[in-house]
Amino acid sequence: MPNRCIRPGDNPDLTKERETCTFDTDELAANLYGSRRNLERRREISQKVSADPDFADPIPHEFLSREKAVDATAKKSKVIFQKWKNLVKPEEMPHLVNEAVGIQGFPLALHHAMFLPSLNSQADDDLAAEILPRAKAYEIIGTYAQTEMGHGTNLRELETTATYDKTTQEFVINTPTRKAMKWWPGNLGKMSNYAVVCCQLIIDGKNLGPHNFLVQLRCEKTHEPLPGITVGDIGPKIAYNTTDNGFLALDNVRIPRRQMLMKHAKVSPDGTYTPPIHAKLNYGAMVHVRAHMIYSHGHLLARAAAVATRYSAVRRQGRIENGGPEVQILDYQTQQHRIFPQIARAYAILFAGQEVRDQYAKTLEGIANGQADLLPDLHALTSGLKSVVTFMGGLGIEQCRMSCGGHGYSDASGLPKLYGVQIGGCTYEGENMVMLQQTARYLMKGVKWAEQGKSLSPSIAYLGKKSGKSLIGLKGGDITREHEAILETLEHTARRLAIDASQLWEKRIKGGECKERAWNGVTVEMNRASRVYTRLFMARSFHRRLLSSPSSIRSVLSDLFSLYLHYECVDMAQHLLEDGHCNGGQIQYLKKRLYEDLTTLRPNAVSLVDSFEISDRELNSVLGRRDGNVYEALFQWAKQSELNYTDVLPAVKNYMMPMMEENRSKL
Ligand SMILES: CC/C=C\C/C=C\C/C=C\C/C=C/C(=O)SCCNC(=O)CCNC(=O)[C@H](O)C(C)(C)COP(=O)(O)OP(=O)(O)OC[C@H]1O[C@@H](n2cnc3c(N)ncnc32)[C@H](O)[C@@H]1OP(=O)(O)O
Ligand SMILES: Cc1cc2nc3c(=O)[nH]c(=O)nc-3n(C[C@H](O)[C@H](O)[C@H](O)COP(=O)(O)OP(=O)(O)OC[C@H]3O[C@@H](n4cnc5c(N)ncnc54)[C@H](O)[C@@H]3O)c2cc1C
Repeated sequence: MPNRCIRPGDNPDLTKERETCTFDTDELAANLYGSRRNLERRREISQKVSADPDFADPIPHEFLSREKAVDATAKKSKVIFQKWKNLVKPEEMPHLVNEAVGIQGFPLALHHAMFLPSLNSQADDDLAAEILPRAKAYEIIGTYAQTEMGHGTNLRELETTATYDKTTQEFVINTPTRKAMKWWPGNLGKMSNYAVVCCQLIIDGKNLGPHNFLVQLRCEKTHEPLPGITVGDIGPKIAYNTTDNGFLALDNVRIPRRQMLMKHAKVSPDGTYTPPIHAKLNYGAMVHVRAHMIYSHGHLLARAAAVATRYSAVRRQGRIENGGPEVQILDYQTQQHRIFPQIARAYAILFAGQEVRDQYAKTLEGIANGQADLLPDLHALTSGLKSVVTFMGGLGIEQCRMSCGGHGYSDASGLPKLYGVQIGGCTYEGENMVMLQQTARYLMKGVKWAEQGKSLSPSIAYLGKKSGKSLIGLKGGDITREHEAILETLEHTARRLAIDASQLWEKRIKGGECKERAWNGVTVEMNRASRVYTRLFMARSFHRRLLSSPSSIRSVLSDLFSLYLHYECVDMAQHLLEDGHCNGGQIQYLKKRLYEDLTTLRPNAVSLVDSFEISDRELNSVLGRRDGNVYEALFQWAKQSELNYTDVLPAVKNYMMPMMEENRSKL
C-alpha cells in the first residue's frame, strides 16, 4: 500500500516497516484531518514554514537560555501574526504555530485561547465593537487573569474586587492582600498590555460573585505598567518556559463601567444588576479552552507515540531467539504493550476532541439565541474529558519516554518537554479531581432523571437503559458483535458506578450528614463514575468514527479500535469484576485478545503514526525523525551543546584543574 514516507536514504528498518503497511496512510490522515484538502493544506504549511528563513533556528531551542528562547519565540510570533496572518485560515493557526514556534507557548497564546474568546462571547456589542477589531488586528495583546496566588479552584473565594462607583460610573479594581495577586495567567508577565480580569463584583456593599472586566495593564506606547499596576513573570516552570506566566496586583485602578463584560450579566449606570440567563456564563472562556484542549492534547500524545514507534523500529537491542540477529525493540511484546495502546488512545482522543468541538459550537449557537440548555451537558462532558485525557496523555507520554530507554531521557528525544507541557493540562483549566466532581454532579442528576423516567441527553442516555448479561467472549468470531458487547459492558459499568456512588451519597445523607459533607465522603467513587462515563464517551466516539469511515481504512481502524477496547477493559478490570458483571474468564479472554491485537497491529504500527502527519520540524525529536537516521543526528544534536563550544571549560580551568593539581602536589 502507498506510504509517501518511504524515501531513498532512509533507515532500511523503517522502510521495511512502511512496506508492510496494509492501508493507505494518506487516506487515514485525510480522515483524521477532515478531508484530502485539509491534509494537503497541512503539508503545504509545514513545507512553507520550513522554507521560510524567518523561522530558521540557528540552534535548537533546547540549548537556549529562557530569555533567549522567549526572544526567539516573540520574533517568530511577529512573523506569524504579520507576514503570515492572511495566508492561513483561523483553524489552521494552531498547526502553523506548532510548526513555527513549537509547543511551549508564545506571546499570543492566551490572546487566542482566552482573551479573544472571552471578548467574543462575553463583551456587549459596544465594548466588542471598540476592542475586538483592535485585538483581532493585534494592535493590542491580551490575556485572561483569573487565578490568584491563594485561589485557583474555588472561584467564589477570589479576592480581587471590582467595586462600582455610581458617582463616576466606574469600577475600582483592587487587590486587597498578597495572596489576592493574580498568579499564573499565561502571557501576563511581560507580553500583554490588556487583560480580562476576573473580580468579585461589589455593588452597594453586596458581593455578586466573580465577573470579568477588561483592564489595560500597560501603556500602549511605552509598554510600561500603568499607575497602580504591578506586573511581572512568575519564574521558570516544568515546561511552557517560553510563556511568561505572570503576577499582577491592582491598586484601586479605575476603569469605565462599560469595561465590564456585559453581554450576559449587566450593571446599569445607576448600579442596577441584571443576572445572566445561566449563572455560569461568566465561566465561558474556561469551557472554550476545555472544549478545544482535548484535541490539542490528543496531538501531544500522537507525537510521543510517533517518536516511540519509529525509534523502536530502528533501535536494535538483544535477541529473542538464541543465535538469531539482534531484534528491533518493537518486536518485544512488552514494548508493543507500552506503545500501541498510546497510538490507539491518541486516535481516540483526537476523534473525541473533534466531536466535542462540534458540540461546543452548537452550544454557543444556542446561547447566542438565548438558549443555554445544552450548557450543562457540555460542561459535564468537557470537565470529564479534560481530566481523563490530560491524565491519560501524561501517563502515555511517560510510557513512550521510558520505552526509548536512555535516549528518551535526553531533550533530543523531545519527550521530556512534551511530558512537561502535557501534564500542565492536569492542573490548568480546573484541577482534574475538581473537574471530575463537576461531571459527577451532572451524573447524579442523570441518575435521578433516569429513575423518574425523564428524557436524557445522548451522553447520559445509558443511565436509562437496563443491563443484560455481559456478552464479552461469548459472541464468537464476529468482531462487530464483539465491539458491541464490549460497549454494552462499558455502559453497564458506567451506569453501575454512577448508581453506586449516588446510593453511597444518599446513605451518608440518611445517616445524618449534610449533603456537602456526605459528598466529600464519596468523591473518590464519584470521580471513578465520572472517569468511566468519560471513557465510555470516548469509546462510543471512536466507534462512531469507525462506522462512518471509508472502506479503505475500515479494517485498520477496526484493528485499532479492538486494541483500544481490549486495553481499556483490562485497565478497568476491577470495575468490570466488582459487581460480578464480568467474570475472571472474561478478563482472561480480553487479555488474550489484547495480545493478539498487538501482533495484528505490528506490521502497521509505523504507518499508523505516519498517518498522524507530523512533520520532522513539528515533532522536534531526533529519535522520531521520519527517515530513522537517528544515530548520526544524535551526535550532530549533542555537538550544539554550549558546553561543547570550547574543549576546556572555564569551570574546569578555574576549579577542577586547580583541585586536581593541588591534590597531585600533596602526594
Ligand atoms: C484553544 C485552547 C487550546 C489549548 C490551550 C493552550 C494553552 C493554554 C494553556 C493554559 C491556559 C490556562 C488557563 C487557565 O487555567 S484559566 C483558569 C482556569 N480555572 C479554573 O478552571 C477554575 C476551576 N474552578 C471552577 O471552574 C469553579 O470554581 C468550579 C466549577 C469548580 C466551582 O464553581 P462554583 O462554586 O461557582 O460552582 P458550583 O457551585 O460548583 O456549581 C454550580 C452549578 O454551576 C455549574 N457549573 C460550574 N461551572 C460551570 C461552567 N463553566 N459552565 C456551566 N455550568 C457550570 C455546576 O455544574 C453546578 O451545576 P448544578 O449541579 O446544576 O448546580
Ligand atoms: C501551566 C499553567 C497555566 C495556567 N494558565 C492560567 C491562565 O492563563 N489564567 C489563569 O487564570 N490561571 C492559569 N493557571 C492556573 C490554573 O488554572 C490553576 O492552577 C488551577 O485552576 C488549579 O487551581 P489551584 O492552583 O488553586 O489548585 P488548588 O485548588 O490549590 O489545588 C491543590 C489540590 O487541592 C485539591 N482541591 C482543591 N479543591 C478541591 C475540591 N473542591 N475537592 C477536592 N480537591 C480539591 C486539588 O485537587 C489539588 O489536589 C495556569 C496553571 C498552570 C499550571
